[in-house]
Amino acid sequence: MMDRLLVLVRHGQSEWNLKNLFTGWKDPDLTEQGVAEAHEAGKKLKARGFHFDIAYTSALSRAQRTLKIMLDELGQPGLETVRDQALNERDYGDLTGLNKDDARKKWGEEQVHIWRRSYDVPPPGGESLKDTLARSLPYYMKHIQPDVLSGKRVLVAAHGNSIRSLIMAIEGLTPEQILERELGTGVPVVYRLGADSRPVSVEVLG
Ligand SMILES: O=C(O)[C@@H](CO)OP(=O)(O)O
Repeated sequence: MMDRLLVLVRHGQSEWNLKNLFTGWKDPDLTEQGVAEAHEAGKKLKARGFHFDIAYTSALSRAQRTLKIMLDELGQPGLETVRDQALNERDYGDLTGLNKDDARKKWGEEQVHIWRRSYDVPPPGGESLKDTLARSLPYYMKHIQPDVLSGKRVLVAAHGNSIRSLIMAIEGLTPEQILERELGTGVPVVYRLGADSRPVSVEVLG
C-alpha cells in the first residue's frame, strides 16, 4: 500500500521563544532546549520506523537546524532538502522583536490575542494567518502535496504559524477552528493522506 506520509514539525525552542519576543522573519538560533527538542523529535520519528524520501524547510536557521538534527537522528543526514521562504514564519511586522507581555500591557490581552491567533487580522505591518496561507498553500500544492501523492515520504520542518496555515488547509479547518490550535516546539504532526489528498489519519507525537 502506498504510504503517503507527511510529517510536519515546528522547530525547537529558539532564543527569541525563550525571551518571549515576537520573532517572525528574524533569524535567532535554537536554544540548548531547542536542540534537545529537535533530537527528541528525530528519535520519536525513528522509533516509529519512519524513513523519508525528501525534506522541506524554510529559509530560517531555526527550522533548518531542527531538520538537520532530526535527519542525523534518523540516520539520513544526506537527505534531499528543499528550502523555501514560502514556509517561513508569519511576518510579525512592527511587533517583531517586542516582548509579548509588554505588548499585552500596551495594547491589551485581547488585541494581542487577535493579532497572534485570528485568521485575517494582520499585526501592524505584518501578515495575518490568511496572508501566510496565501504563500504557504500554493507552495504546498505545487511541491509538497504532489510529492506525497506520488508516494514520497515527506518531512517538513517549519514554524508555528506557517504549519498552522498548512494544517488549516490539509484538515479543512474553519477560521474559528484554527484559532485555538497551538503547536508545541519540536512536536511532530503525522499525516497519512488518501489518494484524494485528504487526511486519512493525523497523530500528534506530543
Ligand atoms: O513569535 C513568533 O514568530 C511566533 C512563534 O514563536 O509567535 P506566536 O506564537 O505568538 O505566533
